[in-house]
This record gives sequence, structure tokens and C-alpha cells, in this order.
Amino acid sequence: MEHYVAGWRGLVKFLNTLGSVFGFISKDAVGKVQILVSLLKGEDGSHYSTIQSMVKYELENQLVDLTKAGAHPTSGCRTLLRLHRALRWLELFLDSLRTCSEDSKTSVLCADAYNKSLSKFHPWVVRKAAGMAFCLLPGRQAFFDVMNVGTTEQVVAMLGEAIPLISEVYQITEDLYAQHNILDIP
Ligand SMILES: CCCCCCCC/C=C\CCCCCCCC(=O)N[C@@H](COP(=O)(O)O)[C@H](O)/C=C/CCCCCCCCCCCCC
Repeated sequence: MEHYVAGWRGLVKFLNTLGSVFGFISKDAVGKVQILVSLLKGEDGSHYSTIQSMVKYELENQLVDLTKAGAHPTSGCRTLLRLHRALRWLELFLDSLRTCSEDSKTSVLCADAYNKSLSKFHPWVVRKAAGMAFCLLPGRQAFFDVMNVGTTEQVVAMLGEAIPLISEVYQITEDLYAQHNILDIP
């Protein structure tokens, strides 16, 4: 969990460099990361050291609203599920950035990745706001420059190593949530 949270913190830091138009996205992600950090550092923190232990603890102690929003709007399982869904967007987006041609539009790549993943969980107003923000994304080269990894070839190689790890984390979480039937926490 500590590493999961650290990963998201790094991503949010990157997002914040893209400008205030992404502030509403960053704010939501920061809020969710903060909830997980509070749980991890709280008095029951030992139960939050892994995603597996969190799921077991919260389900065994009825700390998750399973069918309708109720007493546990900030459960770890619910909060992490939102970030988990966003991780699929990230995986798709990074993979398209890695494989696209130099003149591809990042706004289109980002929107495609979003439409294939996260968008189905968002209401109309969030989808519209996200779509508008995507139009203000910098070009592929600017993305790569901010990453500060080196030449385009080096960034592409780095992404080639990172994406399978993101996919693995995504799949392990997806399987765990499916096994406990908690992929639809409201
Ligand atoms: C070389 C490229 C590196 C790319 C690095 C990208 C860094 C991205 C960092 C953060 C991604 C944002 C994560 C957003 C989490 C959204 C979680 C969510 O779905 N929340 C909604 C549901 O929450 P509840 O209401 O149920 O608690 C919430 O309603 C969402 C509100 C904000 C809008 C979310 C839009 C998400 C768009 C994702 C694409 C981000 C675009 C970034 C462009 C780089």
C-alpha cells in the first residue's frame, strides 16, 4: 500500500506540472491518496499494509458500503477502487504514448484511453470537463521532456519496462476485487 500511494503521489506531482486546468482532477486524486494515507497511518494501520490485508480487514469488519452509499464513504476499498480504475486509464494512455507516431495528438490519445476505461464510471459533467481539459494537454515531446528521462528512445524504452509493471499491479488488484465481488462499490 505504501508503494501504491507513493506511486500515485508521483503521478499527481507530474499532473500538477501540466497546469491549473487539471486542478480538479489533481484535487480528487490527492483527496483519495490522503484517505489511504490516513488509514495507513491510523490506529488500524497494520491492517492496511497491503491491498489484500485491507480488503480482508474492511470486509470482515463491515467497513465497506457494498450496495449503496452509506456509513463508509471513505473506506479504503472504495477509495482504492477509484484509483484502480484510473490506473487502467494510465496503462492505456502510456502505452499509446509509447507506440504512437511523433505527430500524434496527446489529447486524442488521452481521450481514447479515457473512453475505453474510466469514462464509464463518470457522470456526464465529469466526462465533459475531462474532455475539455484533455484538449489543453501538451504535445508528446513536452510530456517526454517533463519526464526528464533522456532521449525519446530512452523514454520509450523506460515506458516499455514500466507499463508491464503497471499492468501487473492492475491485474492483481482487479482479480482480488473480483474474487471478493467488490468491483462495483458505490
Ligand atoms: C508521460 C506521461 C505521464 C502521464 C502521467 C499522468 C499523471 C496522471 C495523474 C493523475 C491521474 C488522475 C487520476 C484521477 C483519479 C480519478 C478518480 C475518479 O474516478 N474519481 C471520480 C469518482 O470519485 P467519487 O466521486 O466516486 O469519490 C471523481 O468523480 C472524479 C473527479 C475528477 C475527474 C477525473 C477525471 C479523470 C481523468 C483522468 C485523466 C487525467 C488526465 C491527465 C493528463 C495527463
